Amino acid sequence: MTAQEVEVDPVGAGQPDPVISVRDVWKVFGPKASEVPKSPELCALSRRELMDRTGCTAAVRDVGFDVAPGEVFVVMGLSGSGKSTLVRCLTRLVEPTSGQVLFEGEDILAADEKRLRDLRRNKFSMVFQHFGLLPHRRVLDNISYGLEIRGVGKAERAKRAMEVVDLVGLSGYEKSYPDQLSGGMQQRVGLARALAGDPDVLLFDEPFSALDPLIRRDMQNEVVRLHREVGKTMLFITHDLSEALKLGDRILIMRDGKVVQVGTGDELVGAPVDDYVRDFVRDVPRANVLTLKWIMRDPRPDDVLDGPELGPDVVVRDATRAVLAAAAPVKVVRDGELLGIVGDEEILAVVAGQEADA
Ligand SMILES: Nc1ncnc2c1ncn2[C@@H]1O[C@H](COP(=O)(O)OP(=O)(O)OP(=O)(O)O)[C@@H](O)[C@H]1O
Repeated sequence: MTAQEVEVDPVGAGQPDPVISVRDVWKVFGPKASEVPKSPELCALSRRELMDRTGCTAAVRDVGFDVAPGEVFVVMGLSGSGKSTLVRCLTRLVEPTSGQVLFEGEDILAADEKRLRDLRRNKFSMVFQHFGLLPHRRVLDNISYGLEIRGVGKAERAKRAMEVVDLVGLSGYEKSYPDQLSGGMQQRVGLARALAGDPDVLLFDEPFSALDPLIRRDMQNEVVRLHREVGKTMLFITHDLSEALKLGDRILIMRDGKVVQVGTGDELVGAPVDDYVRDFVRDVPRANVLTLKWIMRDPRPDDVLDGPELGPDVVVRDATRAVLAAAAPVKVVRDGELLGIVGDEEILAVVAGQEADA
């Protein structure tokens, strides 16, 4: 393998057992919806053609992915690509037409009503764009509402609610009513409410889309911080690439109900599978996303190999100073093995945004 042929791990390889495992999931709305996934002929049609032929909308088409424990997995796509329907299929708020959804190995589609209720209450929590707060309840009571439904005692509820109030930066607002809070603060209440039940998985459906850009950035930072502190598995839906890149360990790009590509941010930017993804990532500041493994090259006979060493996963932006300051190219090394080298030329090409077209 040359330095330029970057090895991309297959999805989930070398990972612990997934928390969520989705296979061949379809959601078709319309008459005789269940016939569509069974028919290779209908499956081959575009969404539009399927609609014209059968009157059905294939919101989610043959989608599969795994989410690892503690991972932030982002589903990204434009409006109508099927993100919301997909995430709702995971907890059967929308009933999938066909396929398999496993949660910690358990077949969700086989769960009865009681088990499903139990899973929704105890294992998953959802944060929506519209906060869905109860207007006549104070912040603390909104946060503990889910625990109340579960039958948790008053003292225990209050204690848990206070813990998450601190966690999401709402201290001092415990007694406020939702309409006394800004949008960002209301979404913090939504976050706290989701965290209060100590779920295994947090599902976010475009939670920050309605917030203005500065508040939105604050809330994204909040999610990054929370994830660092509580380490929950998170599945996050967004139509915003920069949000996806900021939050996601891996990102699934959806288009017309289908998966286009799943990968880490640097894989999407470094090796887009098609023009659609390439267009999507075109304006991403590459130096902030690409890592050294994407820009290193094989040493040439005349290269001096006594430069400093850096790992292949160091982000270009973070390596820039070290590379430019070094007299010899930086050696990209993993476990003592020289993978390639990076010199001023490679760094400057990315920083200047030229290397993609070179
Ligand atoms: N209940 C329904 N009945 C019929 N069609 C539906 C239904 N729900 C969703 N759809 C269709 O399925 C497709 C995917 O919708 P979905 O809301 O999942 O997309 P999305 O990516 O979440 O978009 P947005 O960000 O605008 O919500 C759309 O064409 C939508 O019109």
